[in-house]
Amino acid sequence: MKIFSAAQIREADAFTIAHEPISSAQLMERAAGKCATWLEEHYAPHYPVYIFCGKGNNGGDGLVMARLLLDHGYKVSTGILQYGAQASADHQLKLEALQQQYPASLYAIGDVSDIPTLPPDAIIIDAIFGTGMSRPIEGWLAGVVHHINGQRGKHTIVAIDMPSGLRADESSVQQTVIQAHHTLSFECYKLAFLLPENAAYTGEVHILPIGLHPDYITHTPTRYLLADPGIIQTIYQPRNPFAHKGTYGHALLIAGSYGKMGAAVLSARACLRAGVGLLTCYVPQCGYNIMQLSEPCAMCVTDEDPHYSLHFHRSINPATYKAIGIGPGLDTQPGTAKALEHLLDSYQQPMVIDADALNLLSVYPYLLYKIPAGSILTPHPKEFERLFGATPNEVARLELLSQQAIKLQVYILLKGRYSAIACPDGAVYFNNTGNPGMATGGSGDVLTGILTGLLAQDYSPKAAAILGAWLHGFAGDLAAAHLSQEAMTAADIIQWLGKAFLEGI
Ligand SMILES: NC(=O)C1=CN([C@@H]2O[C@H](COP(=O)(O)OP(=O)(O)OC[C@H]3O[C@@H](n4cnc5c(N)ncnc54)[C@H](O)[C@@H]3O)[C@@H](O)[C@H]2O)[C@H](O)CC1
Ligand SMILES: [K+]
Repeated sequence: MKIFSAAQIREADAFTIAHEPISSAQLMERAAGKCATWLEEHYAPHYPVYIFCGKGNNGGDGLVMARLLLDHGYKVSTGILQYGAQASADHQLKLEALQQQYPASLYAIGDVSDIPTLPPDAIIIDAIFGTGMSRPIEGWLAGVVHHINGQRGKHTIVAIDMPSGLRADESSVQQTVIQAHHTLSFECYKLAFLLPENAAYTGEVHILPIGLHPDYITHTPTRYLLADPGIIQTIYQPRNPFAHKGTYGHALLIAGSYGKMGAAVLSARACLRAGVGLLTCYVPQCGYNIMQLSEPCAMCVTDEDPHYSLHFHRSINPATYKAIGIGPGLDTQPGTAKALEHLLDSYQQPMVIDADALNLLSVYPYLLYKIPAGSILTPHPKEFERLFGATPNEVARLELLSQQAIKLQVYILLKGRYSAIACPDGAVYFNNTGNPGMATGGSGDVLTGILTGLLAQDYSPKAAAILGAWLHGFAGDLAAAHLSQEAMTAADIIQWLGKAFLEGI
């Protein structure tokens, strides 16, 4: 699914009006109708509805919702914010329709004091500003937003298209923004919805299709995309009936150290369950028995050192391996850094770099320039900051993420609620599978194993990164559905990987 900017959404709107064809007033009727239906499906008519309308088309949506809900027996009170701007043509049209049919529903808001006290169970609809927000909300309008936010504990707040005050494509940090419980948005995700810093504003996001013209959607390129099931299905390669274990590659995982062998075991198991043909694990001597006993499907090579992997560059032949994953539980010994440098000098194929291997890169940043093109780096936000520096907000962080992926010609998978996969060509894919139950030790090690396993099977790095992140999250969702977000562990993500392949693709 493409993620359009606010400007592109306006273009899509205009294109649909010209080519469907449909009038803008009818398109508004359709969009607001979807919101009214959503509301009716979730709240019975005894809930009183308080709609707050701006003077643009977002306010127009609110006016149409008011009329439709009144038609269906809801009690609706519709306040129009009188902030001086001229009402848009469609707003004016919808205002006249409401005035004619339900004049008693309407009242004007010129200040916070005009807002009535809301009865218990009231539902607040925020139709003040949508994608047309052109400047920060200030003055008494900001007072209205603060007043509505002050009702959050007592009443449900539903934002139409965007929580008012939120910018679709820019950071809204320290701005005045509605804090909705639900956001009903049209046709596609906006970039702002995918940034953790906006979670308190959007609440749960529901995307309602409103039939924007498919030609516009298909032919308009976007930098940001959401990895939806359609994309996943085109990436997935069914297995060849004549396959043997050589067909699906030989992977090498360099992971684990004294006290952190669990990370290596989790990675290895995930790599195997992702479908790799053969797996060798490189571990320090203390890890030999642990690995052999925990995962009999994997082969095991040990370092000379009892506790750390310091010499992997010497004893492995990189040509043997179709894919290498390095980092989980590795520790950050200087000797490991040296071995990593030698490995980067001798191994030319894309590899997966995670955890302590990333921490070593942040201590020795010149190593970043030795990473084979097409490699996949999987930092969490703290690792990302250590590698590339802090940013004032998450929009700036996304920009930095993309710049670094282009500069280093690698894929950078920034982990989070919506993991962002920045590609060397400038595209950024978001992943929306997964849940807070996965915020637990070992989840990242599982992802590294999956990605390494997919790379070994000849998935391109881009395909491996997108499919791997999606499978990891989907398996996590299945685990949470059966075990709860609290009780699930990283090992359960691996247990549910099989079902994720069967049910998700
Ligand atoms: N294609 C679609 O997705 C559809 C979207 N619809 C809805 O239309 C809005 C966008 O409407 P637009 O008129 O362009 O903008 P807004 O209503 O968001 O705001 C314009 C309004 O607000 C004033 N203004 C902007 N910022 C401020 C501010 N900070 N302070 C004061 N005033 C401000 C501006 O001057 C205008 O008066 C979209 O979000 C959807 O909800 C359609 O319904 C159809 C399909
Ligand atoms: K809104």
